[in-house]
Amino acid sequence: MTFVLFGATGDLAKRKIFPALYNLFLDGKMPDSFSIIGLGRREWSDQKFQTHVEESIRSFSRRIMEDNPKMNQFLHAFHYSAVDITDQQAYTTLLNDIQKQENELSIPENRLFYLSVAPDLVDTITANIKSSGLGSVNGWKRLIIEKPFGHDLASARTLNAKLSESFEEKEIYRIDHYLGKPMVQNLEALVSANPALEALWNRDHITNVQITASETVGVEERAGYYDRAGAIRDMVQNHLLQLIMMTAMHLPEDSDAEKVRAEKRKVMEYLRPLQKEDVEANVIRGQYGPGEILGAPAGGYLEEPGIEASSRNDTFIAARLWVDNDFWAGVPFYIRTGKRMKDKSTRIVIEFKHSGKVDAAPNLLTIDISPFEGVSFQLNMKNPFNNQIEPVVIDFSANSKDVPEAYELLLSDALRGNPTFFAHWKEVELSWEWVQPILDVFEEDKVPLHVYPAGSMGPDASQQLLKEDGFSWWDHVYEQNK
Ligand SMILES: NC(=O)C1=CN([C@@H]2O[C@H](COP(=O)(O)OP(=O)(O)OC[C@H]3O[C@@H](n4cnc5c(N)ncnc54)[C@H](OP(=O)(O)O)[C@@H]3O)[C@@H](O)[C@H]2O)C=CC1
Ligand SMILES: O=C1O[C@H](COP(=O)(O)O)[C@@H](O)[C@H](O)[C@H]1O
Repeated sequence: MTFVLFGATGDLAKRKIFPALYNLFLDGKMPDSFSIIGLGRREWSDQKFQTHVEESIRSFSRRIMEDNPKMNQFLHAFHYSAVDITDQQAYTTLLNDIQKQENELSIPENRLFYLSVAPDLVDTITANIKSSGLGSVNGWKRLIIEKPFGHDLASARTLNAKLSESFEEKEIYRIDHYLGKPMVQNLEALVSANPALEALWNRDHITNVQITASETVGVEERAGYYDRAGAIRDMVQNHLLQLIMMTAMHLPEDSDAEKVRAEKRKVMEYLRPLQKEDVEANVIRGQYGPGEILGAPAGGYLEEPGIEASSRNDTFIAARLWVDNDFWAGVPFYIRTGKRMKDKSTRIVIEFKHSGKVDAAPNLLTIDISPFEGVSFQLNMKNPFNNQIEPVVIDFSANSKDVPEAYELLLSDALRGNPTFFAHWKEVELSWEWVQPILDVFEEDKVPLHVYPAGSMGPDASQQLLKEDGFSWWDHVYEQNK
């Protein structure tokens, strides 16, 4: 297999892709014979590239084997070509180089193209892959494409149409790294392998679902991108809607990749569309102001380098969604995400219905996705000392140190041709369809932009959203259990 990495000198390659490939190699999950061709404009030699890859592994890999022959064997598979990837001619040279290597090293003609480049280069690259013959193979070809997949519904459709001219849907692997997180991949098993949970996984027993992805970081060095994207495009359109799909789907027995993706699609098809006039009542947008994070002062969004002083961009979103199918009708799904919040945590909380027989706290199932991984369940027990019914928590926490990283799991799947945890075009399109009215309303600046202090859990309006339905975010439970 030849792995052609567009954007090999970039940040994502350094922090995620090389360490992931290295860990797959250590686990014997790379193909028997493989070659990795890195592309960028920088005038690097193979030697310089291999040194860069080694440095990236030493800085970012979750583990290092102090076994130099093994490291050298791995690095030996890396080659570099300095090219302008918008230059059609360069692809002919690239094809010759790849074919030569495939012949010399008896590498089967399977090619994986990983586009770790800015989105505006994607259609040019795929068209060049096709016209140069690089995509004409005896074995298989696959394309891994990074987010963002479009800037809105129309641009996502245009991009997909372009991709379809060079790759079939089954060859396109759209990365959403949340789908690579082990606990997200575990969600389906958690329900289907536990009949007790499976029996409760519906509107008769669940009163609401709360999904939070909070971050303490601000925009960091990505002002140019983030100020145009906002939390709605950066997190909601992809990661949070994927978490809703993964939580709400009900899988038939003997599920395969296509069935999983079909069930996810169904969830999106049942997601109640938002009309523009409903946005204000169901979506809270916020922007962080100055505050304090972990005891240190933190500036507001408008003071961040590269952000316009008048920016109305959203750094926080909370929303109420409804999946109007037989399983979930009447159960609100609340989502919430933001930068510069109190802590870094991605978590799903399932709140079960009260029996009403005794005065007790609701049962809560909590799925911690990152940075901690685990599942906990809140039950009620009688305290023998005072005879009061009190909540207790049964907690299973995974030892995350040895757990593979999202990119590792996803790359392994792509190498094996398993698209289960990659977003199908229909999921992406339906996600943009749901989000588009929100983008329109934000563009028209028709809803309030709530300023929240850095280091908080977002604007009060987000609490209010749940209060309207008689609920509240379950943050305090986790404070107590820390
Ligand atoms: N970084 C991250 O954490 C994440 C990134 N992504 C996505 O991944 C993609 C890559 O991001 P990132 O690595 O951060 O971006 P960088 O800006 O760090 O890297 C861009 C890469 O593209 C190459 N490149 C740009 N133009 C050309 C050209 N004309 N010819 C050849 N090579 C070119 C650059 O090479 P050179 O400089 O040598 O020309 C460089 O290797 C983006 O789509 C981003 O949205 C998604 C999630 C997280
Ligand atoms: O895709 C993105 O995700 C990260 C958050 O990912 P996580 O794995 O750390 O939860 C976010 O910071 C970034 O803005 C966004 O582009």
